[in-house]
Amino acid sequence: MSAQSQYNYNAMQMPPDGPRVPRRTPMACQFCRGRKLKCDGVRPSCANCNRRGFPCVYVPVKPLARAGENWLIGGSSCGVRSYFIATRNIRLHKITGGQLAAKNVLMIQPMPSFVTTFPGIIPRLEATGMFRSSAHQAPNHIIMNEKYLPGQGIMPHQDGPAYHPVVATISLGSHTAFHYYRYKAQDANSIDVEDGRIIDSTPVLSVLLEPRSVIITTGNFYTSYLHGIQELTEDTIVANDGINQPKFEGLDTTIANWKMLAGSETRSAVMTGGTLKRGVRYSLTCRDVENVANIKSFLNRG
Ligand SMILES: O=C(O)CCC(=O)C(=O)O
Ligand SMILES: [Fe+2]
Repeated sequence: MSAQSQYNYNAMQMPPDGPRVPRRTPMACQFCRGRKLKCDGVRPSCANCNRRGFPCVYVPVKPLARAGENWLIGGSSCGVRSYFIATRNIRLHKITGGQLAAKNVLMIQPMPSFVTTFPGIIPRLEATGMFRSSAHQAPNHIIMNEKYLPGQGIMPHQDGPAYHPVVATISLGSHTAFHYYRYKAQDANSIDVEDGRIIDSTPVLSVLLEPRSVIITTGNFYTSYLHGIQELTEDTIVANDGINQPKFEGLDTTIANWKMLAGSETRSAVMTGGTLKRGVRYSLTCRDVENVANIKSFLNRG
């Protein structure tokens, strides 16, 4: 089996704004579209990709609109920023769903309205179908990473067993370069040690995350691999030259989603090369915690 065929990777952009319209025919994945195959639309992997061991990628039509992004990070009285000011938190903050207690039980708390109402983060994620197999069919826990300044990143890590192995990461404010890594035997290229294990510094998969997009990580990519963001102020892209597909400078991994990019700047960078300066980025990490309790029933258990 090739290395690629072991991966179960899904990336997609946000479904369009507005009310959900029931779909009569399932959306076809990228592979089936390319080969003009009949796609059964099953998430996280359709039968055609599953049989071939290919990563199955669905790309719903439109990214989150700018109005939704502004509502979330633009300092409105109801948005994420006001929540941060209220809670005086600077960088990493669990914005909703409550705290994880012993044995990975989530002490559930109501979600703030900016994730349940406009711009509809929760309904949008439900509509992707990626949470269908999770306990609550939707995320019940969201972490806001507020915020990444240019030059900041996050070390390769795994999200761990507390959550159902599906995580949706929404990018707001700026693009970034997101990489998946694997553990390997120790040698000169090792970049880190975690629990005695060595992380290979060459990513197995690299993705250019655009603002207002979501990437959904599942399967082996959740359970076996690590993900991280390098500490860079800009990302230089070596263009697609008709033979080699676009790559981040210094890395030998194709930008896996280069054909799916929506923004003119990012598309031009992958086609002709260029440098994308990172701005201030916020991210929402949305997951489903299987075991939940509310504080009242927890105390009554006594
Ligand atoms: O900010 C991101 O895109 C990644 C955040 C992340 O990996 C996490 O919160 O576990
Ligand atoms: Fe993570």
